[in-house]
Amino acid sequence: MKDDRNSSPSGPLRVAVVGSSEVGKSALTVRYLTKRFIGEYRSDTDMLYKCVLQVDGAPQPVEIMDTWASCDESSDAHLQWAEAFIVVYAITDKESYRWAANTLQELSGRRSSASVLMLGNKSDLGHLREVEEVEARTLALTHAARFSEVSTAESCTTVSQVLDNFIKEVKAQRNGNQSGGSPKLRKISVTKMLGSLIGRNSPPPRPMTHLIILDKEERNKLHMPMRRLCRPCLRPAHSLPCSPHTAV
Ligand SMILES: Nc1nc2c(ncn2[C@@H]2O[C@H](COP(=O)(O)OP(=O)(O)OP(=O)(O)O)[C@@H](O)[C@H]2O)c(=O)[nH]1
Repeated sequence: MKDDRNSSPSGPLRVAVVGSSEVGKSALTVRYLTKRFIGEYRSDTDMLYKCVLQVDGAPQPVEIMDTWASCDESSDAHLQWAEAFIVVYAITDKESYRWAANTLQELSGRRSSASVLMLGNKSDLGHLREVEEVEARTLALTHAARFSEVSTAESCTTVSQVLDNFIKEVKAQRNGNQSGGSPKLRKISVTKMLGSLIGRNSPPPRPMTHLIILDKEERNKLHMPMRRLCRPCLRPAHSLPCSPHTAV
């Protein structure tokens, strides 16, 4: 049954990005929020991104948690925290598809009214494909989940469109309005520009309102440790020598 404690119309939409290791969860999340593709993104804990989106003509706070795949399935904390889930697998990795299938099953049983989007990532690697699109699409349909294949590496536009539409649907579902047909989502309010901190040859960054890496309160709720990040490159400060960047 759905936990409605985070579903207040005025509260942030909480979206968890889940999936097994190396499927591209971090790359996808950062691509969506900044338009950048970060090829090597080491992570060993969850990260929470807070931003404000323009949804149906109104600013909507959204929290996206890029989860860390540390075990064979999504944790209870993730399942309870979010009201919507993006379940990612890599089309080149059958094991990751099984992980995603198990998670869909779990969500159907325990969070049956949550919005779910199943994403087959790395579609640019078609020659290494291990998961057929029709099989995954059928599975998603069985669980009343949305489905898309994407290449986070190669198509920023597709990633943006698919996630924008999903978040729009999540909001509509929260408001009990499934009709859709509203104006396209747009990010608003630039108070932090990640791009200028990442690289001078990169394209302009996508605006974000806040980037917060699991504040203490959220961490406590999830019973997970805090970790330090290097603000410019968004990598764990303890795993890479980020000097002269400043760890936050
Ligand atoms: N070819 C290709 N590689 C991708 C794509 N998306 C991500 N990758 C690569 O896949 C690897 C894993 O990406 P991550 O974003 O770190 O994956 P993750 O799911 O967050 O991994 P964990 O932190 O272990 O849970 C990296 O080497 C990325 O460059 C894609 O669309 N195409």
